[in-house]
Amino acid sequence: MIEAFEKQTVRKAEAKVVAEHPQGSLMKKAAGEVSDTTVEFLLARGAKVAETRILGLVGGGDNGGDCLYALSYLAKLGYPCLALLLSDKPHKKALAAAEKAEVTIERVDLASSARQIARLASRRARAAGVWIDGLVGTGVNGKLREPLAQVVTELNRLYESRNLKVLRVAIDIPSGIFSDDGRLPGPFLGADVTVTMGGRKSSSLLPPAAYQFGQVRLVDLGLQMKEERLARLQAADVGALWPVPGAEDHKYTRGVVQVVAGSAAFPLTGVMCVEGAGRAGVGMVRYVGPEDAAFAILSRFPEAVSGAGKHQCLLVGPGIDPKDNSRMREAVNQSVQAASSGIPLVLDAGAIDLYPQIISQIPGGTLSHRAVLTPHAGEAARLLSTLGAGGGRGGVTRAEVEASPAAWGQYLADKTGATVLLKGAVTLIASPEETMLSQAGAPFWTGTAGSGDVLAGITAAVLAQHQARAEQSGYQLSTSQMSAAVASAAWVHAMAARKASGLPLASSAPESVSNLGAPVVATDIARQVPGAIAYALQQA
Ligand SMILES: NC(=O)C1=CN([C@@H]2O[C@H](COP(=O)(O)OP(=O)(O)OC[C@H]3O[C@@H](n4cnc5c(N)ncnc54)[C@H](O)[C@@H]3O)[C@@H](O)[C@H]2O)[C@@H](O)CC1
Repeated sequence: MIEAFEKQTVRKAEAKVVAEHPQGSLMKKAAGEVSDTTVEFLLARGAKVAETRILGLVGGGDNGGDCLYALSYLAKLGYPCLALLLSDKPHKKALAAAEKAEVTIERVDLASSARQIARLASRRARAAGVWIDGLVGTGVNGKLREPLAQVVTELNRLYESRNLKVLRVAIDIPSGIFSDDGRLPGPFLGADVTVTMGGRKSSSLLPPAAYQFGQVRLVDLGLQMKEERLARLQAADVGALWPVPGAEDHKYTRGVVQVVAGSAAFPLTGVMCVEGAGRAGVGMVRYVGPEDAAFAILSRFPEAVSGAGKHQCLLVGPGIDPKDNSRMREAVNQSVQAASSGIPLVLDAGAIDLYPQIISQIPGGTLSHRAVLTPHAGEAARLLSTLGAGGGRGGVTRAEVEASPAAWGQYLADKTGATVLLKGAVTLIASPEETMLSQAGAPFWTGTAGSGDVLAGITAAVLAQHQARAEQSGYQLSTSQMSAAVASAAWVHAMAARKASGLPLASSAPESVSNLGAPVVATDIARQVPGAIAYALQQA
């Protein structure tokens, strides 16, 4: 499991360890890892040592010190290195080490305008094959001030307009990312790889900031940190969690999913829900819907059983025709029944809009953590607005959710009492009083019609299997069991999409996102679900 921490938590733990070590030794270790990572990435790109100019962007704190030491190591390896000092107080010892290693040092005239400084930085950056960002690390205090704000804006412009092949290495945290909740309110410098010190920073797991870190390399400084509030499951975690049938299990003891989804107008959604659930290890999938939809669905997935019956998880919502009043009533009634009886309930797509009707009929008027809401940003914005979030501004927009999904996801969980799976290239799982989980790794191709329905099916399937065990052993699924199970479904979905896209699986989840691989359709993803589960089980 990857754990992530707020900057202040890491700084506190770091200060303790720094005090116990010889002065400068941790900084040199950190810089060594920056240097090694840079070389590794350059070798992978086939870059030649003498021809690869390295530019270090050096700020006035220890982050800049890391950068100067890293440049000194790289210079000793033969790389032509330039340190651009963007502070009049660079780390003294690190600067001396860089000078000794014959790093070219350029002191920026800080009396000139931010624009001139940014232009100078841009000229130096254009001539370099690597940018090492040591402007600001965890000591950042609010939005980047000038001239750094204009420097990073200019470098981003250069990077985007020239489609440069430059390698961008960030030290600890990409400069300009200052909030812990994944928001990006000011200018920042994106990275291809971030070498992070002592502990993952929470913004590296939370979108949209997470997309700016590139790959993340963690330098172990032996820090002791307990209070993590954010984590990401990896293959071994999912494998350890995924329910596996025993010798005496049969289709009823393994868990049954009941699906209320799809319609004659949208048969694909029903098929994808049923197929996602059916391929994720559940004992049986029941389909409840109009005859023509049932016919379409069963002809694609004949293993499903038509008609309602006992089940351990109810999945409601995708592809229900909102004009079909009796079907909408059925969706509400079934949801109310499931929520009242305490079995897991997955409310997806159209069912999310039915939230007010559903809770108005539930004793206590609130969902429990055993109900799962699975909105994308647009659906989340609608539900948040219904719940009165956004105050007098007339609700919450999709763009606002996308700018701050962690905060809004948590708000939804706290307000509804449910476990919330907020979908995106990084999917967040929030629940009341639990560690937030952030799952990633699916290729960008994954956002395709029916893909979310497959995820809803997998989610319902894993919950039905856990619920079946809980019923047999006489316990109730806890908040943490629910959020871990939902996160494991998100992992399986992402990895099935990777397999469908022709991308390799890795025991440690690939960082955030990738736009490589081949296009996929939802059916391809559903077909790869068993392989993704098998992979997780092998890693456990
Ligand atoms: N102390 C140590 O031995 C270690 C420190 N480490 C490094 O030290 C970093 C933390 O160092 P510091 O505490 O010196 O802080 P930073 O180097 O992150 O930042 C401090 C500098 O940034 C400037 N600054 C802060 N907010 C700004 C803003 N909004 N706009 C523009 N400039 C701003 C400050 O004026 C100061 O010059 C970590 O991120 C990590 O890279 C690591 O090397 C691990 C070991």
